[in-house]
Amino acid sequence: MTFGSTVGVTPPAAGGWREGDPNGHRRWVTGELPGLGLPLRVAYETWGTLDASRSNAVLVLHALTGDSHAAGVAEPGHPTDGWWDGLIGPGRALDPARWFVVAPNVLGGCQGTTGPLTPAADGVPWGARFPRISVRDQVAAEVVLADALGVSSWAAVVGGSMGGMRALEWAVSEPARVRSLLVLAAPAASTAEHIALAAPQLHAIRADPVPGMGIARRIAHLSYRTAVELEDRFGRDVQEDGRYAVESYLDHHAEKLIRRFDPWSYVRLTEAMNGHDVGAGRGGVRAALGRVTARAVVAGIDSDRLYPLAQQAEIADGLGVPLRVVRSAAGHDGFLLEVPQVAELVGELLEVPAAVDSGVGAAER
Ligand SMILES: CC(=O)SCCNC(=O)CCNC(=O)[C@H](O)C(C)(C)COP(=O)(O)OP(=O)(O)OC[C@H]1O[C@@H](n2cnc3c(N)ncnc32)[C@H](O)[C@@H]1OP(=O)(O)O
Ligand SMILES: N[C@@H](CCO)C(=O)O
Repeated sequence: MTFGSTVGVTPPAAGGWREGDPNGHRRWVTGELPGLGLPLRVAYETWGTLDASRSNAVLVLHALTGDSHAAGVAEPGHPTDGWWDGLIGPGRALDPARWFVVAPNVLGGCQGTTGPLTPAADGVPWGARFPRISVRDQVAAEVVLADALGVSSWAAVVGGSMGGMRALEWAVSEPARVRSLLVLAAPAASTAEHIALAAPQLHAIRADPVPGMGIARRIAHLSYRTAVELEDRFGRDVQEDGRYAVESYLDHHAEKLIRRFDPWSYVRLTEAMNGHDVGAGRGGVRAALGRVTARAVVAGIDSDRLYPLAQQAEIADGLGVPLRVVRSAAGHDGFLLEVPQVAELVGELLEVPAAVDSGVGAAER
């Protein structure tokens, strides 16, 4: 296992590597993932310090197009440009003075972790040749990271959307390493509708990767918001250029994603989400949830049309905890937007003093 830092790391030739990480927090580890068939590198960022008992580590897992930059640094002169800035920082639910917060880029992603942008032996990025991966492989890659950091168990694993899938998979496949769990706006298994929604997105990218990813984003973004919100914000307004305002809004999100994301990464991550089923090979969802020993908070967003509340209710029920509801007009994206409510859930999750960890780290495992 080797540790690295951004120094000496060659950014991928194309795609969304965030150049010049302003906080200097980005690091990576390398290791082996049996079955992947290529070397593993996991890029991650951290906030805070691992304490002497190694008991204060919190794993934060991003969604489909997120990355390791969960937060900037809430100090004068530093940007707050992360996707969960309101959650991580001084005085926040995940205060670096107390918690060692770790946010990796997912396996198959395009922000520094092994994925389709990684050069293959011929020097050309793997692209469409990159192997298919599963949510379980992604968690296995994050286990490699945990081992390298010497974190034998997480005080909490938290994630929304695709990050919630991985958080749940962590708690099912590595119960002894997850002391508390927040699953937010995610299902126990992808449904026929999820797979159906993904199908035109995948077709669009395979037909013409870059514009196709723009089309995929437009389709997906609709599922991230709500009809009521779109009506309120855009109605039937037409812009000077003749486009409906709502069309222009989707165009904007498509263009932004094209600037920062890799199409084949989008494909492999979407396929991984399609394959997500914590119950597969484990006697079904209910039996799989029975393996979880973590204290759990399970929450959904009341207006989420992608992963409706009933899907989190199934998880909550299987874990024997009440379903928590985040109120939002924004739909699925509420897990990114309703930060005060999410912070409350995280605070609730961590209110119990963290148990002292055995301190068994990478060397002993
Ligand atoms: C876990 C992760 O996913 S991390 C990565 C963060 N996620 C993303 O970036 C995903 C893409 N974005 C989103 O999902 C959402 O925009 C969120 C959740 C990040 C933010 O949601 P909101 O604050 O409600 O932003 P909203 O969806 O309204 O988009 C605002 C943008 O649309 C633009 N916009 C609004 N109306 C229009 C219009 N009619 N025509 C063109 N552009 C428009 C705004 O100018 C703004 O642009 P900017 O983002 O470049 O500044
Ligand atoms: N806006 C989120 C939605 C998917 O959960 C993303 O882009 O990852």
